[in-house]
Amino acid sequence: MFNENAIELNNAFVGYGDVTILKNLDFKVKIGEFVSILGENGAGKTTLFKSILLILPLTKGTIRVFDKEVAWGRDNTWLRSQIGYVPQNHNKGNFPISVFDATLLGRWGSSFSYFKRPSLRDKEITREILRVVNLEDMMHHDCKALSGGQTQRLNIARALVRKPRILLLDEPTTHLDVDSQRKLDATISNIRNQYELSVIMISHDKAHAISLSDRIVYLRNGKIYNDIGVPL
Ligand SMILES: Nc1ncnc2c1ncn2[C@@H]1O[C@H](COP(=O)(O)OP(=O)(O)OP(=O)(O)O)[C@@H](O)[C@H]1O
Repeated sequence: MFNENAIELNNAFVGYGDVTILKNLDFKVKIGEFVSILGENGAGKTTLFKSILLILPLTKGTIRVFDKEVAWGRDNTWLRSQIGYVPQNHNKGNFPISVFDATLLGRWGSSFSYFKRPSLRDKEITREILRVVNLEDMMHHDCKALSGGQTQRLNIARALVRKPRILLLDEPTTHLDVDSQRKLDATISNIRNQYELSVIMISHDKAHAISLSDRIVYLRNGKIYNDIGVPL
């Protein structure tokens, strides 16, 4: 069903200072595939995301994104156009901003910046994404007025508004009630299909991960294992 790789890490080592967290890690996600990563607290799941996003440089090994080998410092801008990221516990901030503007700001640095105003196209895409995540009716509301589930849909909208081909979700449904979780799951499945995204989701809930993903893997001792405990 899936042929080429969206993301491929080979022999990756990553750490903080002298402490190595990911060791000789191999991990592949095919184009269009939805993979969930499970693992204990502190196993290094977020660290793996930071490596894929080139926030943290590998100390050894390679990362390929759509078959292009990417390097920290050289490919960060290109990578931001390819990968949308919804971090864990993303807060709403304390300053007043509308749902529309907060989403539009997700495109900052790609098609507009300090010296270039947002175009009609930027605004059209923002509206389209807010429709897809079911926040169109709330686009003029202040972000602080959103519920937890709506805030997560806003965070997904901000990640999607650059039209990435890959989406990284770090525990998107944690702290949501059952009804909000169900709505968010529907949004995630819908955007995955509509935008033909490759998705990697970090989760602590195996049943939830299985219900959304094509495949689940485990991160343990710095390496990725498949669902029957065989290192990949
Ligand atoms: N900025 C940092 N500096 C030093 N050590 C860090 C830093 N960020 C994370 N660590 C350490 O790296 C290890 C992996 O952390 P990481 O956040 O990747 O784990 P995780 O699997 O995402 O955990 P959780 O499930 O709790 O979110 C932990 O031991 C953590 O303390």
